[in-house]
Amino acid sequence: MLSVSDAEATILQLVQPLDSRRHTEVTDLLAANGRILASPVTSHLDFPHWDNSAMDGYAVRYEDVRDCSEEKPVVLEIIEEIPAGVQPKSIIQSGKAARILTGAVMPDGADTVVMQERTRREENQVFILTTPKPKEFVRQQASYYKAGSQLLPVGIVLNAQELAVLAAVQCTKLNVFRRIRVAILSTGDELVTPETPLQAGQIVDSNQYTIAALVQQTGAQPIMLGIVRDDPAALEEAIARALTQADIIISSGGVSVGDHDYVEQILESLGGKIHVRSVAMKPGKPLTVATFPPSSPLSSSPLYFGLPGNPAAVLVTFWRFVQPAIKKLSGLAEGWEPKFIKARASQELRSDGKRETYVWGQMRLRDGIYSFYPASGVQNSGNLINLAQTNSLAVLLVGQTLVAAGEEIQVLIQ
Ligand SMILES: Nc1nc2c(c(=O)[nH]1)N[C@H]1C(S)=C(S)[C@@H](COP(=O)(O)OP(=O)(O)OC[C@H]3O[C@@H](n4cnc5c(N)ncnc54)[C@H](O)[C@@H]3O)O[C@H]1N2
Ligand code: MOO
Ligand SMILES: [Mg+2]
Repeated sequence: MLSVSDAEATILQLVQPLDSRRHTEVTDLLAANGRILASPVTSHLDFPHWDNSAMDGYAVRYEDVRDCSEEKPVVLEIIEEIPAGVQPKSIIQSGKAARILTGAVMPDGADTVVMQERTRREENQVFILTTPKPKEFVRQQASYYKAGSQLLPVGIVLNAQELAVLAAVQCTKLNVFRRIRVAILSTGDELVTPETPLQAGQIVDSNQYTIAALVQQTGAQPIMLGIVRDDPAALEEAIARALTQADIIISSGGVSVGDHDYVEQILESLGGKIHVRSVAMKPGKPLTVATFPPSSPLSSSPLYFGLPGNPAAVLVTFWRFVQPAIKKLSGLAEGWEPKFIKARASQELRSDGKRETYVWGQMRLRDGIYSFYPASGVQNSGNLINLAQTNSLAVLLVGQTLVAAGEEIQVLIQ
């Protein structure tokens, strides 16, 4: 039985990120939202493109207005009005000024903007009432970004902030990593689909939906293969097919020690190499992880996660191991590791201390302090009811049997 940290290290070492030269596709700007950039972006544009005014006021020569006040205003002749979007026509000589609006291009000869609240206008004259700072309220060309330097690196997620930059530099076609394909299958004779009336002894295959949603939330593409009976031949056929159509295959159920737990033996009969057979964690102990030789020279070798059937075990093992693996595989340059933050236990937490124990519940922020509230009801890995509205997992380490209320704990967040 591997420790959680050894299992995590083993799994993440198995993951080879997508190749930014081969596994990419081109998308439009908005379609790129949430995708991972596969080529670095630079621009031939300076930002700002030219010196422009940060205020509604007057463009002047600093030399003219370096010593003025309400009592001793400097009077300048207004020779041009420059709204935003217009190319200035005049050159500001000494004793002259231009009326300028926010965002408008600075006229040649001017180097400073006096905001209008610090002036008085009389027809075509402007009275400057306070001495400005040199170059005040001028947004200098290239002061934000110099044309040709790197703008966005490979391996970042493109969110609204990045799309703003990409739109501004007129980068309308983006090279992004293709989405990871994740095949999902559930094993068990007791399983039926949500639409099927339940007979005695049957339950709904809820894991299929949990995993598909988690895969989508992780930015990958779920391929839902449905339910496979507890029949070795059927399972072998389903897994063999899944191996040819996905980067990652996730099954749930059939990985423990029961008479109908066939997953492990089938993975081996299909040429899989088992790297993880069980982990000293609760829930999630029978987690099974295997790799397979590439199904063709072009495809990378698929990674197989055999999650335990218990619904809470599915959530915990996905959050703890599968999500970081998908993120690393997807081309993210960094930030694919699981995120733990310190929090206070809102009430006491207990464990038998034998396995690293994950308590599901809610992380809440109160007065700047994170507190963890365990889900009410039974913390049994077969209980999916109280998984609803959870957003985090508190961790009790091996040997840690009690966490007192108020004590600091590590909490895994999404
Ligand atoms: N004698 C022992 N029994 C068990 C052990 C053990 O070490 N010794 N391990 C226990 C632990 S820990 C876990 S976790 C479970 C996991 O076993 P499996 O991966 O083989 O899961 P199944 O037996 O197929 O199902 C377990 C449980 O979950 C329900 N299930 C299965 N698939 C789904 C699904 N798609 N959606 C919803 N619920 C599902 C299934 O009905 C069972 O109730 O083994 C323990 N046993
Ligand atoms: O590993 Mo399990 O503790 O029942 O999910
Ligand atoms: Mg079983």
